[in-house]
Amino acid sequence: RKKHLPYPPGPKPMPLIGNILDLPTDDVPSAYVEWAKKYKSSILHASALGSHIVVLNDVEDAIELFERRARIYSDRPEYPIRKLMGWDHNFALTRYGDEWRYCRKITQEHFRKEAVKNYHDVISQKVHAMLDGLLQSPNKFEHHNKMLSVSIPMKTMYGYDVESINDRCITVTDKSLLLGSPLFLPGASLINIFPILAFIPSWFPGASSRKIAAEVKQLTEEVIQAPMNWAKMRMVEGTAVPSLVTHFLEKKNTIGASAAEERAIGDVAYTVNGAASDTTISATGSFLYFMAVNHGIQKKAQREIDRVVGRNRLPDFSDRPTMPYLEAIYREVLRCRQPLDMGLPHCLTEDDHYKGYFIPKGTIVLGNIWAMTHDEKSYPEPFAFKPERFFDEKGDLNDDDRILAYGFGRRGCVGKHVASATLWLTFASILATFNIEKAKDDSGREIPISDEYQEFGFISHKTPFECSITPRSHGHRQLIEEVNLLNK
Ligand code: HEM
Repeated sequence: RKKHLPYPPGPKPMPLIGNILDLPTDDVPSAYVEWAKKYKSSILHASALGSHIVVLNDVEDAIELFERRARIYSDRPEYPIRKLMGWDHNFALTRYGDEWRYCRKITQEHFRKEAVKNYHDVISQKVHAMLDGLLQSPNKFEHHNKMLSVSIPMKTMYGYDVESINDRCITVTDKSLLLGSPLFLPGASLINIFPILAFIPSWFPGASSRKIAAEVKQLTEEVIQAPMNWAKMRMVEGTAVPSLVTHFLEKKNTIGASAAEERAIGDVAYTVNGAASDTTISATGSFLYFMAVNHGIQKKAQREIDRVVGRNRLPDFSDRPTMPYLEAIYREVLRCRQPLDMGLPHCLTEDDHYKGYFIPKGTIVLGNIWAMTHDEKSYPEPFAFKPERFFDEKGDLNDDDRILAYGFGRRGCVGKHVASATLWLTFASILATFNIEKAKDDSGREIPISDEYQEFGFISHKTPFECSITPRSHGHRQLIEEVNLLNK
């Protein structure tokens, strides 16, 4: 009789089209917070054309459903366009099953907390190269941010050093995303929620979209295959450096591996590349923005770094436990602005009931991470950037160390320890060596920075802004130059 329970509250569906016209397409997370107020419920429901969506605005509900009931809440929705574009190779979007399990297991082994230490050298090298970039051309900070975020996965997955922002591995990926994202995400969210819309002719005009999808597929094949082939060549030449792919190829050469296993490794490397870069770009962009507009916080962090690290070396991973304020900045950046503010959609594989509501099999369940991290009860003054909120009365870092930005349960971010290490060292190294301020116009007046963000695909980015990034002293400049000479 559970089926007779009501769906969770939400707008009344219209005949046939259901709630299609009600669904927000702009500033989606805060629109669902408004729904929560209107329908007096943190769990919300909408439906159309036989599909259901449930939005969870409260962290307790997300933990109960995505984690305690992970067995049935760990699928992803089926997007008809995914295969046409070759994006079925991205295991972050793969249905919950053996194929996903195999890829997840490989990444989990490589990216578990202890194993991430193996990546510390590569991360440090690339962060130091970013500092050099900021020294040479500070106004191109977005380029340096992108180089950093792409070059770490390219090195750790294939052993490949990205030389410039115009490297073909970047331009081809960018082109496939630019062409593919609008097909995948019309109106930013509708197709995520109701995949069936992909078959509605007015939205999916057929020939031209299919033509674009075919082009995206070709580009995607190149994004997957070109670096794999490059790594194979280096193996043949005997010049390969350790990476996920070369490790696999060595195993293949010694004990053998099937074509399916090789394809899976290619898919894993491709997925990690995609999953690691834009998210890290978004978080580092937010960090630079928050530092530019919060002078006092920046100075406080620099005082901590000077006290712990001194001015004669750059920060390294061993400093992390001794710099609580920097840790709080890391937490606060990801609390204020999650790269994926609605996470990635989960999908329910069996009928369920929760808190007196019925949630049917096949429902797409979205965790509104932004709503959870802007809940006034847990985070007073939620819109203020305040690292101090992560300290207790005694002045110690509190135990609120679960970063909700990494999502939930079995589909939660498998790269969160790499992401954490990369972001922490980036924030520490930039603050140790540079001052970040608002840019000034010709008459010396500060140029204001808007607080706007824009969505690209699933990911939310700070809108472009100007800021001034200058070395803190001649000594800091020298530190950057010396470390990069050593890295060469
Ligand atoms: C600031 C950086 C990052 C953020 C905020 C982030 C966030 C997320 C989120 C929200 C999800 C979906 C979770 C869910 O469905 O509940 C996810 C999935 C994933 N992330 Fe990350 N991520 C980041 C960096 C990375 C990095 C560096 C890697 C790889 C080294 C990575 C690899 C993945 C993969 C493979 C998945 C798919 C997991 C699956 O479906 O089983 N991410 N991430």
